[in-house]
Amino acid sequence: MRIVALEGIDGSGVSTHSKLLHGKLVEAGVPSCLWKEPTEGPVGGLIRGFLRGAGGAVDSDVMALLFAADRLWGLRLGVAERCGGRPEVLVVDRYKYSSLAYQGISSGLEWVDAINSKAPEAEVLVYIDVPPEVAMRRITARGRREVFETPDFLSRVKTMYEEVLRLASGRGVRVVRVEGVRGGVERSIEDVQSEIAARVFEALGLPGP
Ligand SMILES: Nc1ncnc2c1ncn2[C@@H]1O[C@H](COP(=O)(O)OP(=O)(O)O)[C@@H](O)[C@H]1O
Ligand SMILES: Cc1cn([C@H]2C[C@H](O)[C@@H](COP(=O)(O)OP(=O)(O)O)O2)c(=O)[nH]c1=O
Repeated sequence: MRIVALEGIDGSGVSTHSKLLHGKLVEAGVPSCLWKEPTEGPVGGLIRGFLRGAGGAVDSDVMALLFAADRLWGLRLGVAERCGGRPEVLVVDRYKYSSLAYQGISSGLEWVDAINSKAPEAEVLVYIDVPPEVAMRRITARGRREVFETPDFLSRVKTMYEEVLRLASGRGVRVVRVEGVRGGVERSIEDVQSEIAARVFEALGLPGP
């Protein structure tokens, strides 16, 4: 199973582009399955409660362990149920790199990496790079706000992602970095997606989308 992980700060377009990329792979006849973390499984439900601020203060170490457990539940049970076995390509709307970037800040990159060591590295990591102020504008327009969705925290996550991408690249992960904003101008969803699809197909050695 070839894992293609999409990553970025909240509001960068990770969910939007995960869905669109999966659609392009299916259109190209690739047995692809779309997955999302936190999952719809039992641990994912716990996490969503915390993210909505339902569980009181959010402890970074507890969240890191919950996300790691949710991840393994997905890889070992949830994906097989949802995808009817092991798909050739699994497009993941956030993966272990979100844990490193979001929980690594308070829990430490090394420990978060260690508790996720049983989750395989992605083959391709698509990072959608968007300035926090643009991301926040989209989040505000979208309505609901979750615990991590503040300008200051997203700026710290963005900085942490730089270290996470270096770590992933050092492990042989094909990092595909895509600008959500170019020359100070927000790129359209279509423009960003055509770049993502072209580069992911190339990275997977598939004929162009
Ligand atoms: N390139 C873009 N230009 C304008 N709006 C976008 C773009 N990409 C995503 N959006 C919008 O921004 C909001 C957040 O997108 P979403 O995919 O949910 O982000 P994330 O999953 O990274 O939090 C959505 O309303 C989406 O339609
Ligand atoms: C997968 C993952 C997500 N997150 C954060 C990123 C987002 O702020 C939040 C939820 O992810 P998100 O993609 O926004 O899910 P939803 O669209 O259902 O709200 O969880 C982590 O902090 N660690 C992780 O390991």
